[in-house]
Amino acid sequence: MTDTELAAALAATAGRIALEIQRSGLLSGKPMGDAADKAVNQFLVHAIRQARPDDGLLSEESKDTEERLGKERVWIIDPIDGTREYSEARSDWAIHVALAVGGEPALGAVGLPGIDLVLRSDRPKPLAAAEERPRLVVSRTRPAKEAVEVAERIGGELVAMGSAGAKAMAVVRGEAEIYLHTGGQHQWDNCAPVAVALAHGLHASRVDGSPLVYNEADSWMPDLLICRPEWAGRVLAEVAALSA
Ligand SMILES: Nc1ncnc2c1ncn2[C@@H]1O[C@H](COP(=O)(O)O)[C@@H](OP(=O)(O)O)[C@H]1O
Ligand SMILES: [Mg+2]
Repeated sequence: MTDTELAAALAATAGRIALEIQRSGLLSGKPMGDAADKAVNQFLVHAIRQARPDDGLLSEESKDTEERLGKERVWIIDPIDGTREYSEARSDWAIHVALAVGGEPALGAVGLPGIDLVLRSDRPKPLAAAEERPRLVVSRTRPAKEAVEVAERIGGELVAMGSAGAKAMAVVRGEAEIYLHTGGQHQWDNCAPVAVALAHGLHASRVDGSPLVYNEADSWMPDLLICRPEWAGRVLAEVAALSA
């Protein structure tokens, strides 16, 4: 099994576990989100440790250690991204399984169990035609101020959605053109989405245009831009103009 086949199989199985919990009717709200975060994390961590015992691991739901910092290959996972939306039984949540190699988002899979999809970096599909008026996906609960301002400056339309993975995959799937996030996230929120987005020919960078670097000691990732390549220059320039 290749690394990407493993990532996709993990995301698919993790998605079924999360859906089974969601559909059981035995839990709801925050307790359901907590239970699924932990159950899915246990599955992913044990499966990765068994399949790739020499690799490092960084998970939102496991205590971080320095072990991963000495590793070239590190799995970066978010068992449930968009836990709030999962807890509300919405479909905009995701499972993230990525492999960073030498700090680069080398490969990954993003599961969208709510719509029965797993997107992966080894099977890119051609991008759909972009809308002329750009659609910017932003957080449902905390839309980034810069994204709202850039949308106004470029005449774009805001589309509110939960989960970094669901938003990035909306761009991959042709439902939006731009995902701009400032105000911070963690590496697990975007490593797999970025690996899948890059494989589909999208632009992905920090908002100053520099590359996204993973497996840093601090899991914090201050900002990111994932978008259609034709929008990258304009959006980066608008963000720079905002802070000038
Ligand atoms: N300012 C911030 N600080 C920390 N995490 C943030 C953040 N903004 C977004 N995130 C994380 O990014 C993911 C997507 O957020 P959103 O849906 O608001 O766009 C969520 O992950 P989790 O659901 O895994 O916690 C959320 O916690
Ligand atoms: Mg997350």
